[in-house]
Amino acid sequence: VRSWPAVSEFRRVRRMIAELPGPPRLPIIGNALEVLSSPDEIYNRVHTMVSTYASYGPVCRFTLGHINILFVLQPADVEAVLTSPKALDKPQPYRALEPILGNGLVTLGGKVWRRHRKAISPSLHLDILRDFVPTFYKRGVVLADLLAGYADKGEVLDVTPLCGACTNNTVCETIMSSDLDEDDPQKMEFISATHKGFENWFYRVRRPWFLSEWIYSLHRTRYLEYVKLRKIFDEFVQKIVGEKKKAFNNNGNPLNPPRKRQAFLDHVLSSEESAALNEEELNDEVKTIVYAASDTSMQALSFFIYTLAIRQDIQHKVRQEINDVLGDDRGRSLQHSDLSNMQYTERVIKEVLRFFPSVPMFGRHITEDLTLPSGFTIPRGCVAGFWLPYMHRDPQSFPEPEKFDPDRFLPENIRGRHPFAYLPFSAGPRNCIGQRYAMMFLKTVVAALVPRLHFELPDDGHKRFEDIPITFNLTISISGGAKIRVRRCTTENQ
Ligand code: HEM
Repeated sequence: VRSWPAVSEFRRVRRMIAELPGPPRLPIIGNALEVLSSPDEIYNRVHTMVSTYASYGPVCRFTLGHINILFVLQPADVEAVLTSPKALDKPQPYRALEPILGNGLVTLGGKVWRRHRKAISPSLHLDILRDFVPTFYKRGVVLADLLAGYADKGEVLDVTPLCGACTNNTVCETIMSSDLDEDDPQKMEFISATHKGFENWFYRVRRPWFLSEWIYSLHRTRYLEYVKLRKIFDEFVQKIVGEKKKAFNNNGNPLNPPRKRQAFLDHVLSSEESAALNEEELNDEVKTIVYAASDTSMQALSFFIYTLAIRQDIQHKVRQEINDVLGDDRGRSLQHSDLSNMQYTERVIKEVLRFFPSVPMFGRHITEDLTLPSGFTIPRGCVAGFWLPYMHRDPQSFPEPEKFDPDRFLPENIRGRHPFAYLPFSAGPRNCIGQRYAMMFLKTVVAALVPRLHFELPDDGHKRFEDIPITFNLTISISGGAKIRVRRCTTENQ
């Protein structure tokens, strides 16, 4: 008798979504077999599926076990979902991230999410971020020096791990203000754990039966890796936050001796808003921010560099703009005020994120029936899904979508485009809280790299964007690595 409401709810949803286009589903597992393939194949599979069924209507269905994911494809519908109070929560698969990330902004819902967001937002304010620019630039120069070493050897290299070291070290410094040595073993272990954490989670999501902790614990290798990653994260973050808190309590100041520049964590500890978070919540937020910032920015940076290697004309224009910004003193550090003069570079970053959004898919749990402008009602209990590679190639919003054209983001070309057609950082109240951080980081690191180095494709590189094979593990990367050649810039070859 007790299961009756669940059965009737199940039938109700079934009825409401019966007419939606989508792949035929099997009993119990639904369409799980479609995504059981390797991460190298999933991106294309999901993209082909969404593109195929999108031609039948504005919403299409995909069923993962008992979870109905309804892909919302039209910008007006997307806006209706992402701005609705009925769609503020995250769907069940996100919960499998909690043991690693803790209960932070990415996974929380309802009132607790709102309280956390209010407590954290001021510490990523522009006034704080501005102070990060010298660190971004310093880290960009370290990356440029490392790449110059490859230029001297004339070797082909996969630029992604080096971008990863750059972003992770930057995040440790600006978010946690960790003063640990570059080669501190615990820090190195922590840094390498971020990407593995996403991989491990995505493996579970594609096999919905592993979303149960108990069933997952039966998978010896994956579960042991998961337990290990969890431990690495917990211990490292507890150590850093604990030390900071101790110093803060001893001095009434997060740092001893006080330093001019504050990291995110210093600011959180000294802000009034953060009193709303207890110690565990604060640890969880630090883990979440570090996680959310690292892999996403690393992939964006490596796709950007790969793009420049494909498009020498664009690389030349970016270099020209940065050299103009730096003026005669090419050796000087970039200032925050320089960033507003890097408009072309910013447009190139935006176009890279249109083609290669670091997080191509995300979702919302729908808590009440939600009627979309197109007329369809998403039943409560379903997941509204967003697949950016489809939306970002919709010719209605982006004419000639396969053409790489940074000028799509000129103000006169943005006018008239629906504001929810382009969503690399999502939108609405649960948008990416680090969007400004990410854009400032990318622009600054690019400004350190491009005047010093030339990027080229190796002979067997992917010369067309549509030929780049994508691996999808929550974030996307180039399958087989972002392989490029590097040359030092000289006055002759500028
Ligand atoms: C190129 C870099 C980045 C991209 C493409 C990106 C993209 C996204 C996207 C699409 C979401 C929405 C996910 C969802 O709804 O499930 C998101 C959320 C989030 N991002 Fe980012 N992100 C980037 C960098 C960052 C950085 C640098 C930080 C922190 C400094 C950050 C922190 C977060 C957090 C905390 C959330 C959850 C916000 C909430 O739900 O309240 N991200 N990001």
